[in-house]
Amino acid sequence: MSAEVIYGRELANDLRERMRQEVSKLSEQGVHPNLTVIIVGEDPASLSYVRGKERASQKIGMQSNLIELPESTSHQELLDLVDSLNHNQDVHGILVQLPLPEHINEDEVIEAISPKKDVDGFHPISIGRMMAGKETFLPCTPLGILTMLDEKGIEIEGKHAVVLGRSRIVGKPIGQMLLNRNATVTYCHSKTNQVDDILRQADILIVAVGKPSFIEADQIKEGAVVIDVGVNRLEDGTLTGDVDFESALEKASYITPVPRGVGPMTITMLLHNTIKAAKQIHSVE
Ligand SMILES: Nc1nc(=O)c2c([nH]1)NC[C@@H]1CN(c3ccc(C(=O)N[C@@H](CCC(=O)O)C(=O)O)cc3)C=[N+]21
Repeated sequence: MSAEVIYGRELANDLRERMRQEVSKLSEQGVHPNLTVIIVGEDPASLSYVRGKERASQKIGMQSNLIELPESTSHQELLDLVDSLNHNQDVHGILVQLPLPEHINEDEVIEAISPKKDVDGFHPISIGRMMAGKETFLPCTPLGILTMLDEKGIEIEGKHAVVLGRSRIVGKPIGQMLLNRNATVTYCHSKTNQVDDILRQADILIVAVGKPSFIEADQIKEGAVVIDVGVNRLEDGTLTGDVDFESALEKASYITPVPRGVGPMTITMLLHNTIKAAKQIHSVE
């Protein structure tokens, strides 16, 4: 079998075109969706991601502020900034780029963001609402993955979904969201025994470990749907996923590439969540 490649990049372009129209319609009603991104320090990878977010917002006519703070910013200064953005009527989405420097308590910063503006979906209130199956801001990478599966008409209900990785921003929430869609979900991680036996049972395999070529064809069940969430920058500057794409292509029924797969969908869902926040804050449709 040769898998169908799911290009998130192309789907993202279609969705963003629709969002551009929506932003322009909102603007006519006096609502100007605004995403404010805070970055602390000068990690080149983080800077490149946030610039990507800024570019994407501007392309659909959305206002975006990038606040670049020095590495030396104190925990309290960051909390004060988040608090002022919470109260700023012109700001609808607040994203604090992770990871933060060691001296800043990440959890406290995330909890300081108003759940009404939590477009990342990382606030414990958003997570709790997701766990309860209630309407909320869903984290962008998992939401992007579900959108890709739905777009391809891939059935989720009753399928065995195996999630490799248990991070707070990808692994844990994607498992929960697949469970909410009636998949049977197994989480695997670095301490899992006989992990290959479990991987080979996966109808849907979500790989989010951050290790180049961690998954190869012999770990994949024939006909599985393989979603590669890895974002690994190699020494030569190229970006690669967690799955050995060439070999997996022969085994899977669908597979996402890196780049041009999940990444562009993540940013698209961030734009989606920001539009949703703006509508909710201003009570418009
Ligand atoms: N608070 C917070 N929210 C995040 O959503 C968040 C974060 N922190 N920290 C870092 C990760 C990483 N992340 C990516 C998003 C898009 C691409 C993306 O669009 N990648 C392109 C390629 C970009 C390139 O070539 O550099 C692609 O896969 O085609 C990658 C990585 C969001 N993150």
